[in-house]
Amino acid sequence: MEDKPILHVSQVGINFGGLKAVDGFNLKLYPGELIGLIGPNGAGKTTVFNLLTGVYTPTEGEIMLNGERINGLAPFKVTRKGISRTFQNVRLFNEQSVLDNVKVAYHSLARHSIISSIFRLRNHFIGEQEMEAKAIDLLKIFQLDKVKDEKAKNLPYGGQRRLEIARALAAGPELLLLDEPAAGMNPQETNDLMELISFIREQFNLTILLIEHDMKLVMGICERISVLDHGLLIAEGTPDEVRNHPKVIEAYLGEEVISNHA
Ligand SMILES: Nc1ncnc2c1ncn2[C@@H]1O[C@H](COP(=O)(O)OP(=O)(O)OP(=O)(O)O)[C@@H](O)[C@H]1O
Repeated sequence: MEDKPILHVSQVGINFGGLKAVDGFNLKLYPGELIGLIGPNGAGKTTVFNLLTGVYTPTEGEIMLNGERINGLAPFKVTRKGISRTFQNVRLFNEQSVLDNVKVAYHSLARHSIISSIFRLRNHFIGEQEMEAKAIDLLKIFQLDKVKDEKAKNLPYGGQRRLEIARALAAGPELLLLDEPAAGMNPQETNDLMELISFIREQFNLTILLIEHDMKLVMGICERISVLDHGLLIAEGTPDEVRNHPKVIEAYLGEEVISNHA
């Protein structure tokens, strides 16, 4: 593990009216790590993703990406800085083809790149043909190249979830945030997804933060896990440490028992 974290979140919080949805949240992610973020419903997990990606601005604390403060940057700027995400409920352009769903991610980068190049920033314009070739290469990895001309809405659910990850990768992230990628998948699809996540981590040199309710998936592939409950970080550690943590057991009481799944 390298010494410098790619992401360093310190004491981050946000209020919605009277509700502290996230309070004093801390997280360090090191390059190449695959870390899980778990917690009961309403614990604040998606809110953390929204804070990290500029959807919400923290009311307190600091989010540092590669040593640079990114609190409250517009979401497209956060993407350009190297953070991509998927959503809890799949968000695709349903009427567009599978291929266009990925190409649109390259297009949005390219549009910013033109502006960037005028101001001599680092992004470069990617030509249309190059974009298409890159998109098809990505679709191959996700076994979606054969259905590239299908409308996204016609893909089976597992395919739509994979397409969302492919689109997130098109933005060329260093850090990928996956919000319940296995939601609604059957056990076979979930297993395939676990392998796919491990594969893309290696292939694309990614650091991955994963929200997931499927404990088998989380415990099976994550090196470390952070646990939120009512907006507070109640535990962090290896899957074994977290599974046996009294506060975690208490938080999950009445839900599925974590230890049964691992
Ligand atoms: N924009 C918002 N305005 C008001 N309250 C919000 C907003 N976004 C989230 N919340 C509240 O913040 C709390 C945390 O929600 P969040 O969606 O982050 O939980 P979660 O851990 O992702 O839950 P789940 O596992 O059910 O997806 C909830 O009480 C939710 O109602």
